[in-house]
Amino acid sequence: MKILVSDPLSEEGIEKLKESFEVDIATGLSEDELAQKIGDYSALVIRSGTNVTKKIIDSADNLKIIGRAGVGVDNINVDAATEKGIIVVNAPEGNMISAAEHTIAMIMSLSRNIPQANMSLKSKKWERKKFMGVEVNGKILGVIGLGRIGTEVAIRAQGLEMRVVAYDPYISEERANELGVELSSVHEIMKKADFITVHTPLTKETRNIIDYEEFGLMKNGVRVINCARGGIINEAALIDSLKSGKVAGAALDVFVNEPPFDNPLLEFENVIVTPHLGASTEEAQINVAISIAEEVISVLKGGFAKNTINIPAIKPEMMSVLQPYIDLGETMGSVLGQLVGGKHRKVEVAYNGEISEKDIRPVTTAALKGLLETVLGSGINYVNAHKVAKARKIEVIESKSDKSEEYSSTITIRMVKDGETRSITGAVVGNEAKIVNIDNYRVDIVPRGYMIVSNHINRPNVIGPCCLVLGRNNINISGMQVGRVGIGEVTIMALNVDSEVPEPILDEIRSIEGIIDANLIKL
Ligand SMILES: NC(=O)C1=CN([C@@H]2O[C@H](COP(=O)(O)OP(=O)(O)OC[C@H]3O[C@@H](n4cnc5c(N)ncnc54)[C@H](O)[C@@H]3O)[C@@H](O)[C@H]2O)C=CC1
Ligand SMILES: O=C(O)C(=O)COP(=O)(O)O
Repeated sequence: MKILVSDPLSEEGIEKLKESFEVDIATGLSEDELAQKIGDYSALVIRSGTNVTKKIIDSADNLKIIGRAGVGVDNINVDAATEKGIIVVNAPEGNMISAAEHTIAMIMSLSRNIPQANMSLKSKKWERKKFMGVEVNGKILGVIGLGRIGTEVAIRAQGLEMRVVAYDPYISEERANELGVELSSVHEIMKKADFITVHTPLTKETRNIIDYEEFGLMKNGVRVINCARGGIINEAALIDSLKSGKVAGAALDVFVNEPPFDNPLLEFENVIVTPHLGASTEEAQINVAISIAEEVISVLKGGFAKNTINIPAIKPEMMSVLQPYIDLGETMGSVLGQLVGGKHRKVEVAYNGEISEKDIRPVTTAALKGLLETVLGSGINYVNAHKVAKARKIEVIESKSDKSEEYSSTITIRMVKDGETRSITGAVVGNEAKIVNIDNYRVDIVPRGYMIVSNHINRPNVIGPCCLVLGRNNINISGMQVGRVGIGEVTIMALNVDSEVPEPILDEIRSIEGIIDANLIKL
């Protein structure tokens, strides 16, 4: 397996990747060049310089993971990656301090005109009056987006004796109180703040969150900072407000188009710009490179990643608890899928007992993967299972109950097909996965290898002939379970067999009197 690094990555990360895999480095590739190359690689590592478009993803037939050595994934077509089953991971923590420090540097540069004064003196001018500044002490800083970086900015700004007012619909009052930050609406912040800084991702909701209307509400002499993403502040509206004099200054590290050589914002003397340097410190680059290298290696070696964008992330300590259930869920999904076949419209995964208290989303994903794989083949994985189900209009329901009768935890998958509900229940006993119920028949099966699952009438001379057919064909039976019901009733039989059972032999079993159906399950 080979890894392609298509943006500058710190040496520490590259060395780490090379310990496990072959690594190629090719920066500055065009979309076409990358689309041509990508088919050879299992992993792609990028920063903000590579746009991973649908065209590139369409050509990425061997790609398992896209690793973003940084935070923003707006340069990756995550939907296309998900559809193709490619995991997208980022490194959200490694550069947050650097980005926050850069924001504070921008605030200070704006308030004291440091870049302009520096240029002026270097061109042999002594313009003390022109570069009169303002203090930040006692001023109101409006923060839009109080996530990792917004929080670090708020903490540092408070150290500078600024008052922080923030808008973030996903942050609780309690958290804001802890930080000593007042929560407010965007419009209230626009009216109050002396400095406004944005720290959200670029999404449909945040694009142009600061637009003409918002600039209209701002105080005269306001200063705005964007070290998050170009497009969160409408650049045209900012230009208007700079021209009218409403905005006294802006500090921008990011732009709608980068590099922004044709951007008129570069012409304003009171606009300070840096070339997307928020994460460009030695420390941040080592942090993100090592983090992303670890994630890529883990995924390529068949493990999980911590910071997944397109599948629910699982904390490592939770992983050891969930792993046996993830394996069980996938196996059960596969067994039920092989028993029932395709064309189902509804899948319910029910969790009973202790497991119901955990974050069981990965188990449901695994169950769905196991189920869909039986019909759709190996193109299904943890990343695209839900998306594929949705595209096929299969409704997926999770339900939880803390009650479980015989086992500390059970998982039940129910499927409705042609109006009939089929089900399978499994449990983890010790470290062993077991199927304990199929279609309401109690069983005790260790699901592995090849199994024959059949329905028959509970009466003499049915099971014996079935075993004889297998014996005659030299197929060894290593386990047998029959559901307990009264004589003459329909029951289930599950046989673990040591080798594949060809279709003619299955047909022979199906033709035995009393056998209703028989399916071979391969795990
Ligand atoms: N200039 C640079 O070099 C760097 C830029 N960044 C960018 O900084 C931004 C923030 O990064 P982090 O703090 O790590 O992300 P984060 O995910 O920790 O925080 C983002 C916050 O924005 C909030 N948010 C989402 N939608 C919102 C909305 N509609 N209105 C208000 N708040 C909303 C979220 O609730 C979250 O609290 C990202 O755009 C990232 O790409 C990050 C690192 C370096
Ligand atoms: O982490 C982020 O979101 C950044 O914007 C940093 O970008 P970079 O990795 O320096 O190209």
